[in-house]
Amino acid sequence: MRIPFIAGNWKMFKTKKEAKEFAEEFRTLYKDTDVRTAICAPFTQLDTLKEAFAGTNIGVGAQNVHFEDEGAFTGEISLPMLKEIGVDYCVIGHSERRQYFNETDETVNLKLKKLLNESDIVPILCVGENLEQREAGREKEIVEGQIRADLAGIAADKVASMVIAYEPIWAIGTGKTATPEQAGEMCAVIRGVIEELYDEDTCDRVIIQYGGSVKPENATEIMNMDEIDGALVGGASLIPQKFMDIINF
Ligand SMILES: O=C[C@H](O)COP(=O)(O)O
Repeated sequence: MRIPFIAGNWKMFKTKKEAKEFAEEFRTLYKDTDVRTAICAPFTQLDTLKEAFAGTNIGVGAQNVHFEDEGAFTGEISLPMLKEIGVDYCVIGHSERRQYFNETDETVNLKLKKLLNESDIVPILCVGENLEQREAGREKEIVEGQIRADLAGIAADKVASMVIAYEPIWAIGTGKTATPEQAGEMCAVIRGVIEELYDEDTCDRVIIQYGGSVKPENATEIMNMDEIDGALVGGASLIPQKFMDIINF
């Protein structure tokens, strides 16, 4: 039985002061639920959120990690640095990193291996097609290819502990949500590839989220799809009440 998991991805939003204000308000709204939840924040806000959410079930996630422990990698953050803060999750391979920062399936694969082999930090692996690929009817081929390449050489028990987020690029921050059927169909495709690459047990255990313009108004119909276990929420996770309404879908 998979527990629903709703995570916020703040991207490059919120200063420390704004993160504290969010956390104070969110803590007053948050009631323990059967839904797992987390906020993936900019690096400089991770310790603030860890402190603010101490004693609650609200997880804290980073949005990237380097695959080396240390070195001359200006601007990067390593796994030991994240472990020191005690983060619970880490987004890997978000389409914005693939698009603007040259993230490739190869580096995504190295980062996943780093997290899974050397920490308890749960990766949230993002995959998804762009508009051109969707219009050409290539979405399944693109997403299947990403899953195969990103998970290459990763063992079944590790995959079973991960989260995969299907995020069609054309639905991110555009207000254009994939229909629940489109989202459910692609999450089923991902589960199918996992079953083919691994086994039924791994496929039953892996959590698959949908991300792309999720908001309180559409959360219920998205979460009601059988193959969708949760959501990765960008814009709507910046506002405590909206994020809480999504968690209470
Ligand atoms: O990681 C989150 C996604 O990119 C979705 O962002 P959005 O909810 O603002 O469309």
